[in-house]
Amino acid sequence: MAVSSVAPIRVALGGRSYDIHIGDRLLDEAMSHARRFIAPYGDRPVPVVADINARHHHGARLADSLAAEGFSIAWFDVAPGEGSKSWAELERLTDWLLSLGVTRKDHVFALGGGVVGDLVGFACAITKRGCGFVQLPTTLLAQVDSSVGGKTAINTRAGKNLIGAFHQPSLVLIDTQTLATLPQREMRSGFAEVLKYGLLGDAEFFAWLESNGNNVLAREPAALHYAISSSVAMKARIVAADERETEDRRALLNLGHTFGHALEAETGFSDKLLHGEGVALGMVLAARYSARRGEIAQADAERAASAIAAAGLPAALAPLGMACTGADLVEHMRHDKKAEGATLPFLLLRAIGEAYVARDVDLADIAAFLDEELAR
Ligand SMILES: NC(=O)c1ccc[n+]([C@@H]2O[C@H](COP(=O)([O-])OP(=O)(O)OC[C@H]3O[C@@H](n4cnc5c(N)ncnc54)[C@H](O)[C@@H]3O)[C@@H](O)[C@H]2O)c1
Ligand SMILES: O=C(O)C(=O)C[C@@H](O)[C@H](O)[C@H](O)COP(=O)(O)O
Ligand SMILES: [Zn+2]
Repeated sequence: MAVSSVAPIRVALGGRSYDIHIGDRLLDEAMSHARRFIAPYGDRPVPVVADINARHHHGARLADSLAAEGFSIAWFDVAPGEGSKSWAELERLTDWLLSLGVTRKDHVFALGGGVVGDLVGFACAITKRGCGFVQLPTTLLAQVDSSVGGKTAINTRAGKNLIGAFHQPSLVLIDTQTLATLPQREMRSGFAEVLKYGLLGDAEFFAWLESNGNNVLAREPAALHYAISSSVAMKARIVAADERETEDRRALLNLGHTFGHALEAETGFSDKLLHGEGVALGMVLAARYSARRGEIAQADAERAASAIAAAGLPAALAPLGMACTGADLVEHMRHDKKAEGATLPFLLLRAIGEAYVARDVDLADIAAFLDEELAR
């Protein structure tokens, strides 16, 4: 069954507004949606920065769409994995963009998952003080989350996403057909961010995911389309309301991330724990910690953990086999960008579908809680 969005989802940000199109063959039709961003290239090749796996499986469809109207592509290959969100890769990419003579009116195309999207977005934020970019997300995680909202970043020795900028894309084209080649572990990792939307703000969507998650993970077209469009619509609303995370609105999208980023750091930003897996575990911890504070029923915390485990995502710390203490994990958290002086706001749950920002959390208590979870 072919499934396409009838109308695009708009991220309403005044002069920086943009559309998100969702459909099952959008790379084949890239030219029809992205024409105005490609036209300025004239006889110059269009710069496309691609994850090598995404290019291998889906690059030809994009190239054919452009070639049909006489445009060629200059490809920049990015190695898979979190390691590519680095100073070294940023330098290599910006040098390449400058060597192509990219101007501030040009748009760079990012084909791949969140790693490529975050890297390209940041490179475009700083190249000539800002050129445009178009997101062509090819992982579930990138389609439901990272391609939308303009958070761009690289990692540093001190931690995750610590060097970056807010820089919105000009267009997002979500081609669900690209997911046909995505490894199942990556599907699950993206599904964690889908569950996040239900947990943070939509109990009905969460219940739908409990019943239909298997169909999403099996890439059943209607279920997949509903999960992606619901997620993106919620993210678009939140970003439009609080683009730069200055109010407590956008911070809700960080549910599970303070714990998750600390776990990613502790496991060396490696394949041992993918971003979505860290977020999944982080959401379990946030739910259990909320129950420990008496803010959510223990049964609801375990309901969240069960949905996460049912999707084949990690829901307990012990199996990770980390040789660390709760205090070690809290040390990683001190770099969290939400920190305000000595306090670190935590995203906690009042109910399934209701996250909030808690500013009264004692980090020593978090360390003690994590020690219990590590021993569980
Ligand atoms: N900017 C944001 O708002 C935001 C939101 C969420 C996550 N992120 C970031 O996104 C990153 C994770 O993104 P991700 O999960 O997409 O990981 P990723 O970009 O590393 O891609 C995951 C894997 O899938 C492969 N791949 C990509 N598309 C494929 C396809 N269609 N077929 C086969 N293989 C394919 C890649 O080669 C890679 O091995 C993290 O760095 C995270 O911090 C950013
Ligand atoms: O878009 C947002 O806002 C998010 O927080 C989405 C997250 O899923 C994403 O992982 C984000 O990069 C984390 O943000 P950070 O500010 O903690 O780096
Ligand atoms: Zn995330």
